[in-house]
This record gives sequence, structure tokens and C-alpha cells, in this order.
Amino acid sequence: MSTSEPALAVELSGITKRFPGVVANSDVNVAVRTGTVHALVGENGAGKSTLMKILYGMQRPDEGTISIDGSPTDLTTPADAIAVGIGMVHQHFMLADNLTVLENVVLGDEPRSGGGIDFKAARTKIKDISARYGLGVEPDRLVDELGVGERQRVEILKVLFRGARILILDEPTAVLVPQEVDELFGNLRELKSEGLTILFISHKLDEVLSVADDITVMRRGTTVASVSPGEVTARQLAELMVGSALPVPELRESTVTETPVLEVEGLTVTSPDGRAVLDAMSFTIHAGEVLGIAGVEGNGQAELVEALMGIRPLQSGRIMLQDKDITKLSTRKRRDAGVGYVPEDRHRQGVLLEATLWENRILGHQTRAPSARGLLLNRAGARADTERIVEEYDVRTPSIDVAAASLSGGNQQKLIVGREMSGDPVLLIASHPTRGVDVGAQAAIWEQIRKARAEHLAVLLISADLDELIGMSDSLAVILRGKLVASYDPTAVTPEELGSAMTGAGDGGPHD
Ligand SMILES: Nc1ncnc2c1ncn2[C@@H]1O[C@H](COP(=O)(O)OP(=O)(O)OP(=O)(O)O)[C@@H](O)[C@H]1O
Repeated sequence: MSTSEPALAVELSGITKRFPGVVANSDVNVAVRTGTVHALVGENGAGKSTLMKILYGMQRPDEGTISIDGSPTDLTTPADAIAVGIGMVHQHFMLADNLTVLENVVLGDEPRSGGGIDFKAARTKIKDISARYGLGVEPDRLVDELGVGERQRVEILKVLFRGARILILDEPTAVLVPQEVDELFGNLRELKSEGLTILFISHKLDEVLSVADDITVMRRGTTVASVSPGEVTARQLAELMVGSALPVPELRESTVTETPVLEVEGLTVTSPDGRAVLDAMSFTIHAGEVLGIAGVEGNGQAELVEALMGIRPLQSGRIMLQDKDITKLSTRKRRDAGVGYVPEDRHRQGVLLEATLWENRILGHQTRAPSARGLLLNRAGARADTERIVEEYDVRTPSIDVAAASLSGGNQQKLIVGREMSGDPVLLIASHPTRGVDVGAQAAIWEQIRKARAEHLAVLLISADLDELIGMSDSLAVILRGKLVASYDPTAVTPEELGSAMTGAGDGGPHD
């Protein structure tokens, strides 16, 4: 190596990883320069998570080598990865709400030699790291009191505390509002200016172009391009990912009718400590209308969806579906009345990971065609319909007989949306329907929802992706502390305006 070549923090060479029926990584080559932000992009199922799991010692490659800071390294467990300075910030935060930042940070990092934890030293170290990288983390705050962006900074601090010099971030901006994304990117620039290296997975190509120094593109299990942000547009990057030209989005046409489908009046839900988490909320969604709800996570979105689905009891209020009072109906009866439901947490509520794809087609649909014939399950009907979903939603899978766990996250999501859109629902309640889904699949899901909306589907759309909310909604509201505080015209509002209203910093927006 000549001295002019840059030092590499990570070099993955010829990595191949096979699963039954699938080659998840095939001769993958990635070179990450020390002290840079490196983005990894690619369609759902392209092999990004598998590669990061290999780098973090969670999976073993069948072939290939990993070099860290120029030395070939064998990583068999995450402990090995941590020992060579690799840290991973997962998409789903793993912090205990009822503990302080300090307790969370030292948790799992107790001295192996026995003896107590030196909290005083740990507190000082947290303050030092926080100040050094501008993270603004206070050791004695209760995690429960922290917002999403702050929790993410605690997760970052936690890996820095353990000595990480190379940070892997899995879709770090998926849960953030625009202002928080800017802050995070500020933090990443700070980290890299101190010589740290950041490797992150993202589906948001504009963000990738704004923060990354280098971009590696994966397609169908292998690395197909390595580009710098100055060389490509977001569209060209998307085309590198999918390997073909993208369709041009069609113009929006209103399909909203005068017929109410969902009428919610005075919906109030209280938490066990008596706080109103939904505060007398009222709204109507008409046939052919998408009502988008923007909000920082934790402002009542989850409770609203659960109340509408009959999963969470109401303090007071009334829910009408097509002029029928469904307030007291069970979840099953609501589904039977034509409500499709894409839950926020796909692993807890959306799929059974150990069940096959066609068995998952039946989940929540046991009493309806094509999964049921009278009182009996219709196996052939469910199988045929699963084949249809795999085809229409482009679910990348070797067959419908594999376990849902073996699909990439985005492909699991496509399966859920396909299932919930089948059987012509009258109302779709969708929480983050395209979270973790690549641009091509996202366009396909949007297209299916638009098609159904043109045929009078009413949709409640909750999303952290403001472009999705603006692009899909006919009406747009902001939820803050359990109330709808502002309504916007989606054709006129900007993501920044929405972001301000979501954090309570806006002027309330033009009410209609
Ligand atoms: N444990 C496993 N068993 C079997 N197949 C797997 C397993 N993990 C991943 N795969 C397969 O490997 C391929 C790559 O998946 P991976 O999760 O790495 O993709 P990804 O690029 O991270 O996708 P996404 O953007 O949807 O998260 C997919 O076809 C997936 O179905």
C-alpha cells in the first residue's frame, strides 16, 4: 500500500453469506475510510442488515475477510466486535425507561472482575463524552422523560462509553423529525471530526446525499457501486439500487367523497396514573380520503390506533364506522366489519416470525375469505392469496413456505400491508406502513393505497416520514399531547412547518 492511500477503518472483502434458499451476501466488498461517514443503501432484502450483523459479530460469513484498522479480524460474537472498537446503535432503542441515563449506560458494562460499579467515575465519564461530542446528555435524567432524539443520543453515548471508534447506525433517522435529523447529522459531523468512523444504513436518499462522505450501493446481495454524494442525484442513486429507471410519480387527484366512513367523537383515553393520553379527540374520515397524522412519537398516536382497533379501553367517546357504533365491538368484529390494520410494531403485532408466509396471511383474518370457508380454515385459499401478495407487492422470498423471520424487515412489511389491503377493507388504519421499506417498494405500497382510495377506501395514516404524509394525505393534522392541534393543506405545507408544529414550536398552523 502506498502512503497516499487513506487508512481504512473497515475493509470487508469477498463476503458471502448463504441462508437456505438465499444468498444474502455474495462477494461483497466495502471499504470505509477512517474518520468518514459512510452510507450503505439498497433495496429491501439487498443484504444490508446481514452485512452489518456480520461486522458486529452477530452472524458468521461463509467466505470473505474483515479487516479493522488494517488488521484481519475474526469476529464471532458482538463482544469481539466491541473489543476491536465497533459499536452498534439499533433502530429500536434498547433503553429501560424507568432507569436514569447513567444506569442505562453502565447496565451490561459491569466490571467482569466482580466488584461494584463506580457510578461516580461513570457519571464523570458520561459528562466528558457528552461535552466532547456535543451530545447534550445528562447522566441523571430519567430515560422516560427523554424525547426520541435524546434517547438516540443516549444510545450513541452508550457505545462511545464502551470505547467504540467505529459506529454502525441502522436507519437512524427513521424515527426523527426534520429538526432532530439536523441535530443528529451535526453530532455525526462532530464525531467524525474527532476521527471516529460512522457506517449507517438508510432508505432516505436525500439525507444520505447530505451527510455521507462515501456511499456504497447494494443490489441483490452484492455491492454494485461506490459513489460520492457530489457525483449523483437522489434519483440516480435510487436507479443504481433498483438497477432500472424509476417510474415518474403521477399527479395527485382528489377522490374525497361526502360519505363519512370513520367518525370519532370525544375519544378520551387515560393512562394508569390518570393522565389523558388522548384528550377528547374528534375527527371524521370520508370514503376516498387519507387523513394523515403527524407527530413526535409518544404524543398519543399509539393509543389512538389501539383505541380504534379495540385493543385499548376508552375512558369516554364514540367510534362510528359507516354509521354503525363500533365503540364496544371486539377487535375481531371490527376487522370483520372491514377495518384493515397495519400496526406500528410489526414484530409484536404484525407477523408471527416463526410461522410461514402463508400462515401469516391467515393471522387476524381467520374468519374471512380467502383464509376461511364457513367456520373452517381454507388453506388452499390462503396459500393462493399469499402468492398473489408476493407477486403484487414484490415480496422477495424463495417461497411462501419459509418462516417470516427469514425475510428482510422491509419484505415482512410488504407482506403485512398486502394482507391488510386484501378483502377490500372500508377503512385502513396504517401506522408507518412503509417504515424500513425501500424507495421502489414504498412507491408500490403508495400506489396500492392510492388505487384503493380511488375505490373509496378511507385511510388513517400515521407516519414519521413527513414526505410520505404530505404526498399521500388529503387532509393533514398534527397530534401533540393527545390532541389534534393543527390542520394543514398537504399541498401547501412544508416538512419544516410540520416539524415545528409537532414539537409545539409552531404557530399552530392554519386551522380549518
Ligand atoms: N436468518 C435468516 N434466514 C434466512 N434468510 C435470511 C435471514 N436473514 C436474512 N435473510 C435473507 O437474506 C436476504 C438479505 O436480507 P437483509 O435483512 O440483509 O436485507 P436488507 O438489505 O437489510 O433489507 P431491509 O432494507 O428490508 O432491512 C433477504 O433475502 C433475506 O430474506
